[in-house]
Amino acid sequence: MSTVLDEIISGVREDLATRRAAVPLAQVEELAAAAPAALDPVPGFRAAPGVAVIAEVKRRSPSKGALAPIAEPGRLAAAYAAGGASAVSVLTEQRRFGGSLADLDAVRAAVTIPVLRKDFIVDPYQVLEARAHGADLILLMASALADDDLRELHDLATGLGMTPLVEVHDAAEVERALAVTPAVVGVNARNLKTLDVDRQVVADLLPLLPPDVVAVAESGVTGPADVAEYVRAGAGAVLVGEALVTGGAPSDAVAAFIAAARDVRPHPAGAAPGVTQDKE
Ligand SMILES: O=P(O)(O)OC[C@@H](O)[C@@H](O)c1c[nH]c2ccccc12
Repeated sequence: MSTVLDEIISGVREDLATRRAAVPLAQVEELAAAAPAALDPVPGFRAAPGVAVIAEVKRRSPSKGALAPIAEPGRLAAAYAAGGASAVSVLTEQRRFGGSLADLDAVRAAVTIPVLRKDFIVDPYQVLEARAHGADLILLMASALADDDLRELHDLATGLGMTPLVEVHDAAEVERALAVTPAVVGVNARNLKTLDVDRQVVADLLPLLPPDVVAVAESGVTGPADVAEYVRAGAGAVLVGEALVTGGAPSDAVAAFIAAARDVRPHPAGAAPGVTQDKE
């Protein structure tokens, strides 16, 4: 049975073929080599008070459709940075998320904090493209990649000075992700095969990550209480999209997330209590 994820990836591959025909690989390699050096996001993630917020520029989602018009992605990103975000995530997938490399360019030009290219990255071309457009981090999803591809793309990105955020959604993916010794691992509360959000997945999987890995809780944050819950479960960073683009005051919202995390004591690994669950 083909899943939402399979359908998204087949669209991504078609769009990739179009871009590759317009800009050959050798040219993207040159642009990547000429781009200003990538920033290392890890020190900033570790130094963040309470929690590092990775704030996302997200126009649409497959589950909800249009979220927000976002006329100026650069302005939104600057607001995130002003609120204390540690990085900005930019969805560049076009068909389901309404993003583009132009959004990445606009954000890159607007902020000095690290920028994540969030896309369904399945080909080395996309990694080079991310660097050519100034990305410091790229998303690599364990659910979308075979072991060899995950390693190849991870090593290509780190060789270019970028930091992969390796995304997982179950214990088997955690094991596969850790095999490439990533610096940053994200547990996605959303199952991309069904689009269901289950924050308990984050609480269950975070204790499986070694302490030297930056642990990111992704998806399902509706407000400060959810951020506190993720931090209590052991998250060092949270990745938030929808709540920030639909809330109206992005700078204040980021600041409120950070404030909510400040006084939370993470539970010792394995002792995290149950967290709430909902369906999108
Ligand atoms: O809008 P939310 O629920 O705050 O989620 C943000 C982010 O985690 C989500 O956009 C995401 C996480 N992993 C992904 C992979 C592909 C596309 C999107 C995503």
